Amino acid sequence: MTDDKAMNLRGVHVFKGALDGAEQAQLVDRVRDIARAAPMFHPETRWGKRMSVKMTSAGQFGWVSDRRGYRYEPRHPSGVDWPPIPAEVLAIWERFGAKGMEGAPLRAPECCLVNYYGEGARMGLHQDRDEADFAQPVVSVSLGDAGLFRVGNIERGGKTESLWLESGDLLVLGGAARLVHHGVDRIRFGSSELLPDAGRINLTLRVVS
Ligand SMILES: O=C(O)CCC(=O)C(=O)O
Ligand SMILES: [Fe+2]
Repeated sequence: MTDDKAMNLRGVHVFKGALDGAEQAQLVDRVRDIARAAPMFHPETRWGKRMSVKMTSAGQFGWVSDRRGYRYEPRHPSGVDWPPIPAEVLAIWERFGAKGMEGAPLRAPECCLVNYYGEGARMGLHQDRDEADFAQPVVSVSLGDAGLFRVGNIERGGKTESLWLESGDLLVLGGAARLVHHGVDRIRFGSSELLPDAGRINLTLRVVS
């Protein structure tokens, strides 16, 4: 892990190439372990529309969405516990989480949300605001195909800026940028050879309670 290439996009800390190929491959194995214990699913929105991204989680809480709306839940929709957050993922939090803190001590992450973007999947502009403690950062890991990440403002609307996130890039939403709007417009399907069936995996680590 390296923070050699630190950049800042509207307060969002971006670490290009933070994970080398071996670290990325190891994380993909850990994601497979998570998906074996807690299978990926296409969440539905409150309005009955299926999200294009597939998801699962590790940790004490997982993020779910269905007709009742979106929220953190202590169990997978099937009723099984979410598997623990892998040690390799916790190490990333320990190393990079503090970059998004302004003084307060870094707590342990309680959720590792796993998003899988297949061909054509995207994620609309949103804020990560279902967590109780906004002093704690969100740390995001990109694996596989490149994704066009858009960053807006704390308030809705206004100008945005975009950046291609590639496999091994890390991002920290913290401090003044913790509640910035962000989303993924599209992925360059097949641009990476990390995943045998292509697509993009994104991990986000969050303190929930
Ligand atoms: O896939 C990404 O890079 C961002 C994911 C995201 O914003 C989220 O899961 O809340
Ligand atoms: Fe988000």
